[in-house]
Amino acid sequence: MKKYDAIFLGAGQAAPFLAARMAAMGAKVALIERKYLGGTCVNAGCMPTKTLVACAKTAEVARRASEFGVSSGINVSVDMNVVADRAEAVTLHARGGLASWLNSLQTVDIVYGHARFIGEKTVSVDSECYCAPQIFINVGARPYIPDVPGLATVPHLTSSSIIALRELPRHLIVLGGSYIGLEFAQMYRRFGAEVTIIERGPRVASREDLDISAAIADILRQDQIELLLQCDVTSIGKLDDDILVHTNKTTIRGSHLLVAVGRKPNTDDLGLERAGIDLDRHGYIVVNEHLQTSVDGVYALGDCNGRGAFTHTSYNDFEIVAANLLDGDDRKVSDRIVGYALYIDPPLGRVGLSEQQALKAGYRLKISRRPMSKVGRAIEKGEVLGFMKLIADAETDRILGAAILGTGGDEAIHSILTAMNLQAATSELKWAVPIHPTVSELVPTLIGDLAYQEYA
Ligand SMILES: Cc1cc2nc3c(=O)[nH]c(=O)nc-3n(C[C@H](O)[C@H](O)[C@H](O)COP(=O)(O)OP(=O)(O)OC[C@H]3O[C@@H](n4cnc5c(N)ncnc54)[C@H](O)[C@@H]3O)c2cc1C
Ligand SMILES: NC(=O)c1ccc[n+]([C@@H]2O[C@H](COP(=O)([O-])OP(=O)(O)OC[C@H]3O[C@@H](n4cnc5c(N)ncnc54)[C@H](O)[C@@H]3O)[C@@H](O)[C@H]2O)c1
Repeated sequence: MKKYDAIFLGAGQAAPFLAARMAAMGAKVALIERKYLGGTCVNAGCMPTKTLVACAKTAEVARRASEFGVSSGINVSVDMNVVADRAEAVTLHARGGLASWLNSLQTVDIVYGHARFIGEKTVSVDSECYCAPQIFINVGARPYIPDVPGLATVPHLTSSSIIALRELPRHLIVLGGSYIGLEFAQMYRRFGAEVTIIERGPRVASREDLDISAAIADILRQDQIELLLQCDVTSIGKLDDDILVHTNKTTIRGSHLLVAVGRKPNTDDLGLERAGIDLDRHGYIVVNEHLQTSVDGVYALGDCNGRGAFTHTSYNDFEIVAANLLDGDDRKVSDRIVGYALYIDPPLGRVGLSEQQALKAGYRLKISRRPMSKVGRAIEKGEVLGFMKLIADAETDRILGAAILGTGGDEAIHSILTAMNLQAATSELKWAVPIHPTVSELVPTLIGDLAYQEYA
């Protein structure tokens, strides 16, 4: 039995940073990782996918070059080997940096292997046992594969395996029209594949407001991506080398299939029952406001606790636990204002409540909208799709949430995110003098345009 002050299960976006903080304070810690340091973000998520999105954007810019008076040759073609190499290089660079930093820390032992609880404060990896008074679970999530008849018998891609694809699909069928499905769908369309999205629900990006979902659908259709909504997959089969997806409406024939219908927490093979750690009905580890599990001294951080599904929420989980355990602070997960981006082009930047969520929470709303076709910067760049939307509490005039679906939306949303964190009143914000020409410069205009929203 190896004894430590703290053990970390999984080296995602929270554990390495907390392990390093504790080690810097003299603690002896074990960081157990079954695959790659850095977890999903570095190896199969944000970093490689945003590298691929950059390749796809470059192809699009090249195709549109003549609109800007630039001649770029005749036909745009994409070398998928170079594309995959780029994504791999970005991942290897980030993983290598993390590995050399962690290896340089004196009291951090990195253990490679699958960890399982064998007792309340004891885990095993292969034949070795490790115990500590404090255990931090940061095991993340993996692609969920639905139980569709025939799916197991055909070759299919997930968000992890598609990153390394070195061929251009003739026709990519994407199952699921949410964050993962939409980013890959547009990217592959721009690489040159024919793309069909099959979504079970009535709209794409269904967590967003109706107007945002509709505008996203328009953007995708503009790229000639076929959207099949309210489409239930009944079975999947093969015809020669092709894949056939049979639905309640039609049958789609494609060369490749990407399954992007959600993610599943990596909690089913952790021996949590042996430690008495509670799970909810979706398999997420139940945590309180301080990210403590049902067992004293055991914490769950990142995607596996169901309180966030982003790299920055996982990292913020580290910040919350570190502040409370090491700095004598009292930080709660419910205090954070969540922002995120959907990296289609143009991107969607989001923060706080959507209109639907704000209404459900009982607020009276003031809303303002502005199409990107009325944003100077967007016009100058020739990227006028999308719109901006601001939602405020009609009683207090404080901002409840915002969406910027448009060029630079992933960056411009931060001015609103910062204002919300400062709890600034809209009356103060409208006096800010923004830089021209930017997308952000329209934020004071949006504030000035806030108007009561009446609902029938
Ligand atoms: C395609 C894709 C694109 C994404 N894009 C974005 C984006 O642009 N922005 C964003 O914010 N988020 C994005 N995300 C989400 C983001 O990647 C995750 O929210 C984030 O990585 C979660 O981090 P985590 O710390 O919870 O766990 P993870 O990063 O998933 O790490 C968990 C680690 O635990 C290890 N592990 C699991 N079980 C065990 C075990 N029993 N023993 C030992 N080790 C174990 C795993 O191997 C893994 O390394 C994307 C996700 C995907 C799939
Ligand atoms: N830009 C980002 O920050 C980013 C990018 C990618 C992923 N992520 C994270 O990854 C998580 C998972 O994303 P996701 O897109 O896989 O899942 P999701 O849970 O957001 O959406 C799954 C979609 O698949 C549909 N669906 C489910 N079963 C289906 C079926 N049988 N046939 C057709 N459609 C079906 C659902 O209706 C839904 O629209 C997100 O919650 C997000 O936090 C973030």
